[in-house]
Amino acid sequence: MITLVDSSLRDGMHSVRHQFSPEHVAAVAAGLDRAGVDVIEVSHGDGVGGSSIQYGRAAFSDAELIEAAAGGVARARIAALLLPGIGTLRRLTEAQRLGATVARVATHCTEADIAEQHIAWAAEHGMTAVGFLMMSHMIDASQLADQARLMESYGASVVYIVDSAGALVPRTAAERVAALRDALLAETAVGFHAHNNLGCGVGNALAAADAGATWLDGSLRGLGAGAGNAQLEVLAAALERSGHATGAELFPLMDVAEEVVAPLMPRPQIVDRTALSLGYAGVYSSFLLHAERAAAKFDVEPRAVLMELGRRRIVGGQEDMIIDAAAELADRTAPAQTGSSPGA
Ligand SMILES: CC[C@H](O)CC(=O)C(=O)O
Ligand SMILES: [Mn+2]
Repeated sequence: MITLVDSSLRDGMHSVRHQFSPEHVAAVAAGLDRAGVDVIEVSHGDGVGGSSIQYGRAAFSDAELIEAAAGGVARARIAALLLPGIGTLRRLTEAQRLGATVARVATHCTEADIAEQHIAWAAEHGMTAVGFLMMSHMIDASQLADQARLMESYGASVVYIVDSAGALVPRTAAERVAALRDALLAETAVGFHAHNNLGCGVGNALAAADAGATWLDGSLRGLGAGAGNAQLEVLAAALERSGHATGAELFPLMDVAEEVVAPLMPRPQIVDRTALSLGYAGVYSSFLLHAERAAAKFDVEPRAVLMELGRRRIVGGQEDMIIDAAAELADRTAPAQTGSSPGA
């Protein structure tokens, strides 16, 4: 049985510049709950405590949003994402008090060790502790399995492969899931979080399920960073057709996607050339809007900025380097100043 996790109200926050209101959250959460989705993730796009100049200011606090989601559901569990260093235990305590029962603790894929305190706290305080290994395309399957084992040793009962850049394809996604499945205890679940930058979001999630992942993320209408996540209603239908049961009911899921989420979207989640460049270059999906802004400011191509970020292997938390890369590209492409006038 697959545990379906909706990220529209967290990853989707990147796409709406963290502007969802408690009313939006309550309406989406209620629709997901009616459709039988197991877990609903809510917070700033960069997790609790993410609202800042660096990551983007949210219109409402995480507390207001989590409370609204918890008030809108009868059976779904509410999840809060936390990145150690951005979110703190105080934020996690608050999220739990307001109704979150699942803690998703996210680190860069090579830095599981910074999650120990938060995963252990969540597990000890009765939350479902989930480890979230971001930018998982950057290391190979066996290195990823080592990092996953660390998270498990801290108390995580689920460990995720997070394809933050949407850079994996079905084969590389499945290899990573299989490695974690082999390395972890039978009672530890493996999760997969897809981005659709290479057009493989749903396909990767299906491949992950075939390889043994039982927690799968998606977003209604794909609402999420970059080209978006695996489109949840499509994923639910495709999982059912490929023989993986979910507790979700397809038509109510389609309805909340179409009637509640679609009208809230500033633009459709398509694989345009900028989003495709994220996947191709292996760049964090949430860098999309930052890179577009920096490119406009320095009059360079967003694609060129993203390719440069990929070359520099920039990771989450280094958003300031996006401006740096755009400025440097502008310098490189500016006509050389010779000091002499043409024809002199
Ligand atoms: C910074 C949080 C990030 O958006 C988490 C996530 O969804 C991902 O890495 O894909
Ligand atoms: Mn994501």
